[in-house]
Amino acid sequence: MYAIPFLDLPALAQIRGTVVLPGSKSISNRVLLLAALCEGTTVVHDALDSDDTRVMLAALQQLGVGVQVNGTTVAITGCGGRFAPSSAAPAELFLGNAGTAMRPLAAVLAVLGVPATLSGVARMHERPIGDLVDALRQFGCTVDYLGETGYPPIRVDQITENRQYSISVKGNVSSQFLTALLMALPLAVPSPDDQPIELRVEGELISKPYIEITLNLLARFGVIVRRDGWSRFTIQPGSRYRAPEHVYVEADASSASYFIAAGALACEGRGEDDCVRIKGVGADSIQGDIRFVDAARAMGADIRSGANWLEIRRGAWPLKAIDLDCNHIPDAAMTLAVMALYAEGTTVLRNIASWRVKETDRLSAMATELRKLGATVEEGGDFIAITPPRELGVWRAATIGTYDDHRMAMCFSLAAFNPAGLPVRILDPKCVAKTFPDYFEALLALARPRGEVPVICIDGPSASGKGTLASELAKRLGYHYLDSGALYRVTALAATRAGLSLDAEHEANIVRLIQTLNPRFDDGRIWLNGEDCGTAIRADDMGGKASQVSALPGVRAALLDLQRRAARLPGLVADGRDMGTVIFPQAPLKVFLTATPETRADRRHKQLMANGFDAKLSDLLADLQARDARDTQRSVAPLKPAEDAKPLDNSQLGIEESVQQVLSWWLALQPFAAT
Ligand SMILES: Nc1ncnc2c1ncn2[C@@H]1O[C@H](COP(=O)(O)OP(=O)(O)O)[C@@H](O)[C@H]1O
Ligand SMILES: Nc1ccn([C@@H]2O[C@H](COP(=O)(O)OP(=O)(O)O)[C@@H](O)[C@H]2O)c(=O)n1
Repeated sequence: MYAIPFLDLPALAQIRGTVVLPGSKSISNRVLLLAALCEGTTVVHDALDSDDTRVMLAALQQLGVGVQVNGTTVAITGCGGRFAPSSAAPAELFLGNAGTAMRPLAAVLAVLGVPATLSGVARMHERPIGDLVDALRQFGCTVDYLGETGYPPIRVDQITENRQYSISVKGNVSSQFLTALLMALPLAVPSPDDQPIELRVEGELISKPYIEITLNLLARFGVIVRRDGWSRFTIQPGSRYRAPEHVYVEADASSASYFIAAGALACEGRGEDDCVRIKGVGADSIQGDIRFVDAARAMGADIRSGANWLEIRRGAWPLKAIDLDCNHIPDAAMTLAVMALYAEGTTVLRNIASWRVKETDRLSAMATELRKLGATVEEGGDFIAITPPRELGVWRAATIGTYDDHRMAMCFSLAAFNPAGLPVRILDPKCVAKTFPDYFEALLALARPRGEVPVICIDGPSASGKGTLASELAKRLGYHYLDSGALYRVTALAATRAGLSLDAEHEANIVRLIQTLNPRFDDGRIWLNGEDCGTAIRADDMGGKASQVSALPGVRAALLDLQRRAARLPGLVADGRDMGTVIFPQAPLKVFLTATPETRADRRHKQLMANGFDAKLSDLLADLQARDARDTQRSVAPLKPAEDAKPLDNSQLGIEESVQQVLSWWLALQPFAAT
């Protein structure tokens, strides 16, 4: 996950490969709650691990439900409808911005009469819940508003006897209200002698496919609800949730929409593998958003499907504009809005008023951000009409606001395929954690850049602070980090262990040895054939040895490819001696970092002592000067600034000041308008 203020996506050209999507949010949260309402244990497989499922699990634990998480497998030991919070005081449940937790939990607790308060983030307190509360009150539930009437936070309390068995609920704001009632009311009629409960839907029911998911899952847990059209539902007496032991969560069909769209935009080529393959969701899905496939086909996508897989290629190009009632796919319809940027003509998406009460006002957010890219957008009460930028020159490199809305962030990543070859800046990319924490990683693993992957080079002498600066820059920009010195250190370590002296006589043997090495870098650790060798390569004699092997031309050639392959999306920060001169001569920013030898020796001394190595300052200074001399005088790739490198002497600068300096140079090179 990119927990950084913004992520710059370079212009993308192509996409192909296989993606395994995380579990569906709607199914995960419904299943977790239903399992909690059963007697006994249900093992939920392939559950989504995201912000919204975490708040659900935390709430269930607070209510005394057994929860055991092991990756994407969650074992829930239910309470059979008798929650047992750990304290006698009303449970205080914080539900973030998860509508799929707030609405059903409110209904279940109210119907069971469990005293509790339910709150969330500020946006959750702007999302309506009044229609659900009105329906619950008809059933004798006690629900009070703690803030504004009609919105969370709310308090539920013991149920009264004053209940009706025919309840009406409005269907035109959010289908989650009906879902919540359908999940909660069976708890009130466990005996065959109870009365049936009739639920009447007033007005047109929106997002019907989500109700189908609910009914489908209720049946999986042993409760059959009678449905008469979409306006009347009957909860039968004798309803009891029964643990199905194992439940498999389908991959998220809404998340699939971004990869379907990407395939339709940028998966060319006719080879069998020239496609985007999605595993875990397909034609047999119970999720309404699978109907996005039809809409994408109508726009021109070439899609094949099986029971639980999809394969997408570019079909018609440019895409075809559509005019579509999107009531049945409210979430995935957002993806169509961004596909519209690549269509000929104006695309109109209708019947999407529910966008206004989601994570943000999605209608207005979508219009605002599409316009930043150069599109012409008309925004109505319940529709949006999008006309793409009329020519290449109208496209803009935009800074996209994401409104703490995962779908805004995921949708607008698709703008990186723009024909103008412009990068896209996504603000607050971590908002995707709501449903797909590794979304950008998954997309970037399959996508190819239109040009070169952006690279920042930091070269300079030993202990000038290259590694510190480069790794910090990488962290702030969400880029990969290449510590090229570590490769020479690993080579020196392996050659020394193999008993090879580090000179020209043994060059061929060292080169052969390199072919067998398989160094792996992850999370700041360095693995060599399964051994964590991070400490061994930092021993104080290893710098000098690395410097010796690095002077051998064969060694440098053998390590070239490995270094170039480190340039992966979304970008790379590389530190070393010849990053700017030899390895990445095309890099848009090269920094030559220096500090006085005394400053550097002093820094290295402190660093070694802090890491438990014993070292004498005067020896270090001498070693460092010897290394400077060897590194600058060797015949291949000597240490010297690239012609276009920016010099930075950080003798008098702290780490943060150095980072800020280079960041400001980098940001000044980007084309983003200050929007
Ligand atoms: N600008 C700076 N000011 C003070 N100390 C620094 C600065 N940059 C790096 N250091 C410290 O100097 C030491 C050497 O830095 P390092 O990044 O390992 O250098 P290099 O990769 O150039 O050999 C580290 O302990 C680091 O914390
Ligand atoms: N791109 C690079 C990186 C390191 N090296 C060599 O490898 C040695 C160790 O590199 P390093 O970056 O880990 O060294 P320090 O600067 O941290 O001391 C350097 O002294 C260089 O001789 C190189 O030749 N080319």
